[in-house]
Amino acid sequence: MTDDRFDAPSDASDVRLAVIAAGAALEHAGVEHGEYEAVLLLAWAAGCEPGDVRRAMLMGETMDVFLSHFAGMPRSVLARFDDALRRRCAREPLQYIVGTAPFRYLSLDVGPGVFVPRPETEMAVDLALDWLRSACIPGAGTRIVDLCAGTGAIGLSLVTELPASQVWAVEKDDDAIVWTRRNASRVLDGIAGAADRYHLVQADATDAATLAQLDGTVDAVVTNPPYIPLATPPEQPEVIDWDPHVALFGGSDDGLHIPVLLLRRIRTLLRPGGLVVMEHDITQGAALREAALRMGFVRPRTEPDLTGRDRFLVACRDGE
Ligand SMILES: C[S@@+](CC[C@H](N)C(=O)[O-])C[C@H]1O[C@@H](n2cnc3c(N)ncnc32)[C@H](O)[C@@H]1O
Repeated sequence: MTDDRFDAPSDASDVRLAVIAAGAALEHAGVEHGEYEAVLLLAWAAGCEPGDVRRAMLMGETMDVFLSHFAGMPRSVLARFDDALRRRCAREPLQYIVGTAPFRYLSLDVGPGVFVPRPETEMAVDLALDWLRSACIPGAGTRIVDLCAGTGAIGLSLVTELPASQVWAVEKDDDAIVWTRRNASRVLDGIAGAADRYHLVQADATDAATLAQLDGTVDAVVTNPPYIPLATPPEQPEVIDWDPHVALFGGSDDGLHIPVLLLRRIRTLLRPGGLVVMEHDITQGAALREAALRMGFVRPRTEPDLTGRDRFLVACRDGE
């Protein structure tokens, strides 16, 4: 760690003081909730729950007493904790360091090369599930497409939460699809028949040839595409320095180039009356509703995220 205010904890040091020192070093590096993350990283290094670290802090335990409760060798746990702190102080995403990110009921593997799934994207899945449960016949082999799959967060959630659904996922990037495959086998292997209901394709999702065999038959397309306007790149180091740029930028100053190409492709994939849910930037609600109307979607609306900001286009294909 470059910060000279932080000394790696020794096994004789007090857990509480070690966490406070680590939290201060993280905040000095610009991490917002330093102590909270220090607890998570120590728990990860020790292979225990964050609550175990908090309990040790309250009890005034030394590191060697705390670590004696768990399997790891104290020295290797402390080395792991110190290495994790160095990486986090360099603003590497917490999820890359611990190797997983939570998404709905899943814990997904993540690391350099794949976009870390965000909590707000869970709402895109909710919007689709609410509609699918009311508009489709249960067990009838509902057809769903997840364009721009990344870790597989959206498609893997849908295929595990909606019994008998068939899900196709499309990812074009060589590095990202390694993670999609890895998550698909980890999530689906334990669920009878699920692997046969999830179909992963490496392709450009804007290309008319991609999933052309499904044209006009898909019940719902859910997508979190690259949409960040080139004119306003994100400043957070965790995003701009670590998330793959192919996952971030929408290909034009307003970020709408790729989302609009996808919307056109989605219009062709959907059956009459089928649903699209597309996550987007807070500036893009009106433009996407207008683009959807121009392409022949009906009743386009914009749904907010939990902070009340415009984040999701929801529309149905015309012709039902
Ligand atoms: C914002 S990330 C979303 C990942 C995941 N769906 C999620 O919500 O966490 C966008 C993903 O789209 C992929 N991507 C970008 N352009 C694409 C294209 N034309 N066709 C297919 N995938 C694309 C990127 O590699 C990245 O994995």
